[in-house]
Amino acid sequence: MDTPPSAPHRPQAAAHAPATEAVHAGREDLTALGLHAAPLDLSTTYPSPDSRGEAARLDAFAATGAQLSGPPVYARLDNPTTARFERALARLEGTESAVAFASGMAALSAVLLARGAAGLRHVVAVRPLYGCSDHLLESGLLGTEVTWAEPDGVGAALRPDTGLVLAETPANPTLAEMDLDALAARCGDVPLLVDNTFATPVLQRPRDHGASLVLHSATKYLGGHGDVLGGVVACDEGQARALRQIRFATGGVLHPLAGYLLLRGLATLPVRMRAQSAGAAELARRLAADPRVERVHYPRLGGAMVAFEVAGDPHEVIGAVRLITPAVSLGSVDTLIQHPGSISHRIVAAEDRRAGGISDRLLRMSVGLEDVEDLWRDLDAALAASAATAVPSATALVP
Ligand code: MET
Repeated sequence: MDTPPSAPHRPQAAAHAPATEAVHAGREDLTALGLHAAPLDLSTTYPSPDSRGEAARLDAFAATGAQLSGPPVYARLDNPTTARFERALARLEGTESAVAFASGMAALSAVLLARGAAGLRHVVAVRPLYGCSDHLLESGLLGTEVTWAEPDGVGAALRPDTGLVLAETPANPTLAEMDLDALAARCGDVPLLVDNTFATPVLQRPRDHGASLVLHSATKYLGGHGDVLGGVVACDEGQARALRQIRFATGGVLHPLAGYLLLRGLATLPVRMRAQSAGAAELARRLAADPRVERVHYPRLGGAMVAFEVAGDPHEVIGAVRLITPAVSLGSVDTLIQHPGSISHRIVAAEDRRAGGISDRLLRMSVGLEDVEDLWRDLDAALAASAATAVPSATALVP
């Protein structure tokens, strides 16, 4: 992270269209290996018969953070299955490298630690962000100091010790969008990290718009099936080296089985995103026309997330769905709904939630692959249950 951000608008050339990359990236050597599916290597350690050689390789890793050449040494340095996922995600995001972590929060923590270690502990961030990202910055738990800014105020908020600008678009949970080109221009030489979890590289590649680092909670659309926890940062190799050093020192590694599942998930990411987005766009249209709904948030960019504010009690909608799962998280093949004020953004102080445009009446829905008529029937019944309850005062909504 000591290296200055490389020239923006210089993404890695993709040899094939994104749908083809999604299926083949990270698997380039399989035919030569005589394999079809990617191998899953669960080893925690590896034979090191040449200790002198290993000492030299470890010295090189400690000094540079460059991936080891030759066989792995220990699973906290790297893992060949996870490395396949990293290569594939970098291809899809158009970056030189990617570094995977145990969760999205471990990935964000590594970026903050790397910037802090370079003496740049001030962060400028735009609200809203995912609730735990907001909390990590607001609490200063990692020794960072945050200045919250509107997108057009980011330039004025920069200081000599600013190490990072952080933004999320479409944002969790309001789906607010921002102009990434304009934002990147305001960051000057300070690296811009964009959380691309909601859009995925299928809908938006922040690197093409001047971002230096692209963050994902891989738990969501990249995995796509609600059965794997992970995080990843796509970035230039210089930044990746600093992140590998942090990952080695702090241990927030992705489990190789998670790396395997994430690589498998990437293969269907484009087709899942297109199908789920079509369902979400249709539900957003129906919700917008429904008198029981006061406001619908759906990104111009599209995507499979819909947020809406109900006229009645949002908690009643959560309690009344039968097909849709009332659960936090997103990006799975099944539809989930949750109340951000109670779960995903509960850890953000109420006044900060409101400052970020997160109403107590807001519900956030992650639309899956079910038939849209079945989903609408479920939502329609849940909205009826909500509308039948007395409209609570705003203060009574969140316990
Ligand atoms: C623990 S709460 C949130 C999980 C996830 N990042 C979400 O926004 O749903």
